[in-house]
Amino acid sequence: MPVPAGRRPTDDPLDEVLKPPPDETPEQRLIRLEREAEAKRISLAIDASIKAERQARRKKRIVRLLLLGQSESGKSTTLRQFQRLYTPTAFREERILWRAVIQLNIVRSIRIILEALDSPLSPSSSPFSSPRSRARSISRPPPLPTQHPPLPNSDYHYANGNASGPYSPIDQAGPSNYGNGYNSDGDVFSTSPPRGGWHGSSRQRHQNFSYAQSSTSTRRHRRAPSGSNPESEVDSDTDFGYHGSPRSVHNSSITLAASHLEPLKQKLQPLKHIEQLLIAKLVPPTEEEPTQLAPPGNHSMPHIQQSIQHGDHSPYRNQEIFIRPGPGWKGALSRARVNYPGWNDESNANGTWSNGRPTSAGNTGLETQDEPQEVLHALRRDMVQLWQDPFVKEILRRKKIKLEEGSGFFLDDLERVTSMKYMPSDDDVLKARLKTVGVSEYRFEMEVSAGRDSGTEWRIVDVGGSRTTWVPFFDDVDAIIFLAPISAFDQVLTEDKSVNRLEDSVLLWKAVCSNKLLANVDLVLFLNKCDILEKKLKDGVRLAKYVRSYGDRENTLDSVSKYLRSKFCAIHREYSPNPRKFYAFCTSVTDTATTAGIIASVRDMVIRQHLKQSKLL
Ligand SMILES: Nc1nc2c(ncn2[C@@H]2O[C@H](COP(=O)(O)OP(=O)(O)OP(=O)(O)O)[C@@H](O)[C@H]2O)c(=O)[nH]1
Ligand SMILES: [Mg+2]
Repeated sequence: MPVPAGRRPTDDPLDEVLKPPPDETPEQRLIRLEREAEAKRISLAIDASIKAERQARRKKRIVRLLLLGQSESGKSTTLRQFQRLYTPTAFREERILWRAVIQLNIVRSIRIILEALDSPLSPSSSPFSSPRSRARSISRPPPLPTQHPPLPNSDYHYANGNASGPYSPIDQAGPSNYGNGYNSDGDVFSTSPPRGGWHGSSRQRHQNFSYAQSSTSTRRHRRAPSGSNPESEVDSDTDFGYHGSPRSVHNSSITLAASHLEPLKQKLQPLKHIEQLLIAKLVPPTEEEPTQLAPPGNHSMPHIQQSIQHGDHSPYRNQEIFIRPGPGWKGALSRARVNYPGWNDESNANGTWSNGRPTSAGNTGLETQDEPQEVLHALRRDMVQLWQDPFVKEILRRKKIKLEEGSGFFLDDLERVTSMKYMPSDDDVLKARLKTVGVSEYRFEMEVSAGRDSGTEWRIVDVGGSRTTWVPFFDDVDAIIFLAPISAFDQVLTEDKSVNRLEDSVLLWKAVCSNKLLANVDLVLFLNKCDILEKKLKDGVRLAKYVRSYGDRENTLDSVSKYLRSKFCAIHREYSPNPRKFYAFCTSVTDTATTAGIIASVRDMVIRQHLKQSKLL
């Protein structure tokens, strides 16, 4: 291109435009020079800020961690441990908010006892009932075929007492069945160790049975009992009186024996109101949920959000309060007190319900300081008396209700936790039970200096329940902590009582390991609830009774955890699309001392993995 006359080729084309006017006065020149200097200063400042931002971004590390595992496996508890360790100020500030959750946990425990007393010989009513007891409680199914498909080679079997050979739920399910969630037709699982065996595909179950219908449509891997009618089984291990004619005899004698508890039961009646009060406190009034249920006798209560949990017909036991993770419920809780008086406008005659939500008793229009705590405090001796009553213990034993092994158990600490000055300790917060639904991401920067990790932003995703269908959305996480509560080898899922908890964990683990989208994500396995496992084994519950391949190995924590670890490790090796490291820990995530060390190891591992990935990018 020709260069205009009088202009050198290297000249800036803007020079012509920006050059000062030929008739510029000295004043104008001064102003122009000042403007130019100011513009240059601003431009340099912008450049510096962009540079600093870039440097900060490069310097700042954001690590993402996903928590997976079946419901009640300990995901939220693990998250709370992270918070306790790395954002202790925030964790401590929130402790008071957990008091309401603990109050609700106490009330629920008492209610479970009262319900057990009201239906003393119904074995199916316990959320902690064993698979076997459940098997017998269901209505008579028609007989199913007793042939299993041939087993692939595996030595990991669930004992099922079936003469046709052990059944291996692990090897029945190939990775293709479990890529992104579950195949609802997966003919995969034996459920438990009832003698007579558990046979038939879930498809067959669908065709033949209506009694074990799951509340979760995607629930998979169920097996129905076959052969003889489970209800007619005689169980030498228990003295349940519910099969055969002795039922009525047992019932009447037990009812008689229970009569001494009647005054106590009456005294504890106010807890029903307290329960609803607490639910109203914990659930934001704006929360709308398709699963919400009105409590018995109060169908006008639209906002209480409860989930169908236990699959039996008890109106209360069917429900476990759940909360969306994140700050929502905490905000609702801290606002609750000021909100309550306004709700009194539409109180009913008793003054205990307003706008479909309960208010303080007495219709005073003023919320007491903490009414639930006051009532619990006043009733503490009665609750202790109920919990320690030998007859109650016996009923719970017969019904295999092990409250102390369940979630949110505080009955051994009643005197302390019902004190009017009670402030939940760290341990209490970790022990409290509040079910989460949905998926939520918690972000925090470590408050506490963690050496080179200071300044790292952590984003921990807590997936409520066992939903692996969400997993594809998290293929960019640095690591997954998978929690398998191995103490639950003799328990069933609360949401589907035909599924053994250990089997469920094994299948979830397999699904996660085999997921191609997660092929490059490091997996960390927490074999959790080892404290409960140890107690259970010491109490004489034998793993071999439920996991046949365990054979006659020692029934100790060390041996059992090593064995299960090796099985989970084998699945990881076999099903991972690419070879990757296997990290496994035996954990009791409610134990702060041991978990602190484990979490520090996980943190280092995750940071290493993060750096590795960053370099690859
Ligand atoms: N004793 C004991 N209790 C535990 C352990 N881990 C978790 N828990 C308790 O088990 C209950 C359930 O734990 P959560 O952390 O709420 O379980 P989750 O996996 O988040 O469950 P969902 O929210 O339903 O998905 C809580 O009451 C915990 O205190 C453990 O290692 N030992
Ligand atoms: Mg949770």
